[in-house]
Amino acid sequence: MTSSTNGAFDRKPFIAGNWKMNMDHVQGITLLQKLAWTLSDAKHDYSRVEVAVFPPFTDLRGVQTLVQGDDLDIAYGGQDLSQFDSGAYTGDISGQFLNKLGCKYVLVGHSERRTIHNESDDVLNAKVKAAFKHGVTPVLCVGEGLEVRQAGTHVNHTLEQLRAGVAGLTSEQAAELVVAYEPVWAIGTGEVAGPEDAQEMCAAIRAELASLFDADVAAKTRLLYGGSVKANNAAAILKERDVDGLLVGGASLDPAEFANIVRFESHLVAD
Ligand SMILES: O=C(CO)COP(=O)(O)O
Repeated sequence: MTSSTNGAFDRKPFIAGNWKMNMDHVQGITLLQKLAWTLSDAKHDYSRVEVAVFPPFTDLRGVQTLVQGDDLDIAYGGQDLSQFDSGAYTGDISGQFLNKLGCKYVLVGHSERRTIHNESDDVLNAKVKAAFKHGVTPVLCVGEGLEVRQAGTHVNHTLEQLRAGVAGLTSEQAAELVVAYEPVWAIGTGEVAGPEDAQEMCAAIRAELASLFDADVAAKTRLLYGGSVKANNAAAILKERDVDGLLVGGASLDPAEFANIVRFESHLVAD
């Protein structure tokens, strides 16, 4: 066992909550406090399963203060960053600002950014590089919409997004990167890709990383699944070999439900 595993998993499982545009900074503190209390009551072992939240930008300072003040072992990050360092980019947030706020991670290319904000693969590649430049680990989101899934070209489609997103990265960066597979048709719809769908794509992503970089890199990169994850389906998805964690939307707004997802190991049923 190495420090990057928990013994049962090839990579340390990573459970992340994407709050999206929910929770103002006061609500956000309450949510995080409740989550921390629930996990502490359940004696959650953070060395086995890493926990992170992605609040709105306006919550981050309060989250930082709480995490530092209460010495919480919960990581946090931004939901987006600019590809630029600073300057005349009204409304944008630099990776440097996120780093200064103690963000360990940042989401890049969430499907809601790709569709609502028309973020292109080139822009997202620049954002991935900007995150690394500023010492923040990007969580690159990829995944297909319903039409692509129905046409059966979902693997190619998603791997194209992956290749574009990781272009020009060093092997070290690729090993540190987190990739989240989020089929758009399963986000906020109650439709969950089955564990075998999540595994199919995560295995394809890992194989692609092995061919773009090498097998050692691919063995280190953590791959998450996201899309209508709840406490009652988390364990089954995480049993899949190439799925290392979950990116949770709606269910991360309920501290009890999210804590149960974090504690998925207690729901694992032996084969
Ligand atoms: O988009 C997601 C996480 O980033 C998934 O959202 P839901 O869990 O609400 O489907």
